[in-house]
Amino acid sequence: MERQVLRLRQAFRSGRSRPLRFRLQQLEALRRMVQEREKEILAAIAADLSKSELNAYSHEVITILGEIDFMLGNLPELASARPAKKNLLTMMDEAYVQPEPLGVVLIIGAWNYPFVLTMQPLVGAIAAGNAAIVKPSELSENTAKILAELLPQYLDQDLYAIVNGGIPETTELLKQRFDHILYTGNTAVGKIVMEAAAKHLTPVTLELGGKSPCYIDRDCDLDVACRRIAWGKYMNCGQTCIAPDYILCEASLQNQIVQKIKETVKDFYGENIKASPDYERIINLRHFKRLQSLLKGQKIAFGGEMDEATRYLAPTILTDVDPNSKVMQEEIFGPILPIVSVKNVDEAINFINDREKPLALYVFSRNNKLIKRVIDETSSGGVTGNDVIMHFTVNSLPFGGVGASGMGAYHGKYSFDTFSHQRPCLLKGLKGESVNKLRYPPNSESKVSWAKFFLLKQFNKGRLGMLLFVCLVAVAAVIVKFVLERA
Ligand SMILES: NC(=O)C1=CN([C@@H]2O[C@H](COP(=O)(O)OP(=O)(O)OC[C@H]3O[C@@H](n4cnc5c(N)ncnc54)[C@H](O)[C@@H]3O)[C@@H](O)[C@H]2O)C=CC1
Ligand SMILES: CCCCCCCCCCCC(=O)O
Repeated sequence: MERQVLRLRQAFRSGRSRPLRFRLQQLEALRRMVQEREKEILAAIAADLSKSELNAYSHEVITILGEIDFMLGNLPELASARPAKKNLLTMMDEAYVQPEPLGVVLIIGAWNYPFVLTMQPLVGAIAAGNAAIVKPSELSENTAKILAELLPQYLDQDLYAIVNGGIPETTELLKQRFDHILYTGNTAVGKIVMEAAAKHLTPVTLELGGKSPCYIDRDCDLDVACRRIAWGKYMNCGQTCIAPDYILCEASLQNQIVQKIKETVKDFYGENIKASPDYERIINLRHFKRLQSLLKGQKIAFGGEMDEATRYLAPTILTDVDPNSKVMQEEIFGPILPIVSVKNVDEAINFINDREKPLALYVFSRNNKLIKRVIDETSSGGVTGNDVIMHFTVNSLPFGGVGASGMGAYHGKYSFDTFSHQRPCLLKGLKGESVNKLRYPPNSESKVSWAKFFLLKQFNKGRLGMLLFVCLVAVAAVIVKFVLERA
């Protein structure tokens, strides 16, 4: 590992990854990889998650093609220096912010969207001019394998590498010094990553999980709300970090919600859900058993059927759920939807604020003021009003958590910024020492007073008058000189 990181660092030091033309060429090569090898990529994702290739395309490949297109279209602007405002002391100088690559970055992905969660950060890392190591999840082994096969065929091998393996390999990788780590996965491992990064003072972006609440207001189109919630909850068999984890609503809505989600599930997946190409399976037996245990003692209003051999767990709804039960203590990450009753929106807001800050928050209502109020009075990584998941798809919005759901953000411009250092640059000339005297020792009351004038713009009337007088004299001198020259 050490040698691999060293090899990438040497390639980065050579400066090869910096020119804009090189970055654009690598991004184009990545796009070519996705387009030319689409079938193999889709087959790998499908095999990992028992997902149809059509769903693999719309859940994963579209996102990556969109992200690459965004970078190709916007990179020249993102990477260029931005002029900065100056103060009176530096108004003759050049001040700008120059984004610069960080160096060698590490991207650790999770299994649930194995292509998106590794390739989307990689697009940002390349765009920002870095070298990168990608570590896909060992649980989505087919995608990990195809990435290891394809990336070296399309990208510069000295700058971009892939490391496959499990905990021992990741542990070894984390001992190395990186210039940034972007990790996606559970909170417990997020702490391990951050601790390892701290040893080298490496900054981290942590894309973690949590329980994302979904509040349904009484004043709402329940048909629409339930269809959208069912889509976001049961997509990928509930294994989506921003899936609505549980519903909060007034008790009187509970039965209608169950009924409407039930009808939607039938529309989406047919009578025989098991046979639907659009319904996925739980990733492994450990997660299957974990989900099974969350159902113990719960009132199953819909679903609950399971088949251990194929890791099938039906779309499920739990009603009258006790907020202290196990299913409400941990992120569900499966197709189980608990409904917890609250008296009103105030109680929903308190419920959300009494818990860790979630990765996503969803509010359904006809009343926009109520939606805004919930946003104003709570905190979460992101929000979608009157829908679920969709804020993830807007690459002009930063995607990330807050508090226990993570730190930092990426997607589009925010990926570029995450993998860049915003370097402040001030370029001065060698003239102007008379003004500079005010900051050179020995200091004096008068110098402090001038410094206040220049830096804090604290105008002392007498001094302002004097400055105006000096300016007037200078203007008069220029005019006299001009008149005399023409005479
Ligand atoms: N915020 C976001 O964008 C996303 C967050 N997630 C969250 O991720 C979680 C699911 O992912 P996981 O099951 O954690 O995925 P996982 O088991 O694939 O682990 C993620 C990565 O961490 C590495 N890893 C695991 N244990 C490790 C250890 N002890 N030391 C070092 N590295 C280790 C794995 O090799 C893998 O590459 C959920 O909580 C979900 O909400 C998932 C997708 C997106
Ligand atoms: C056509 C709509 C496509 C929607 C794509 C949603 C992809 C969600 C990926 C989320 C990754 C995660 O949150 O675990």
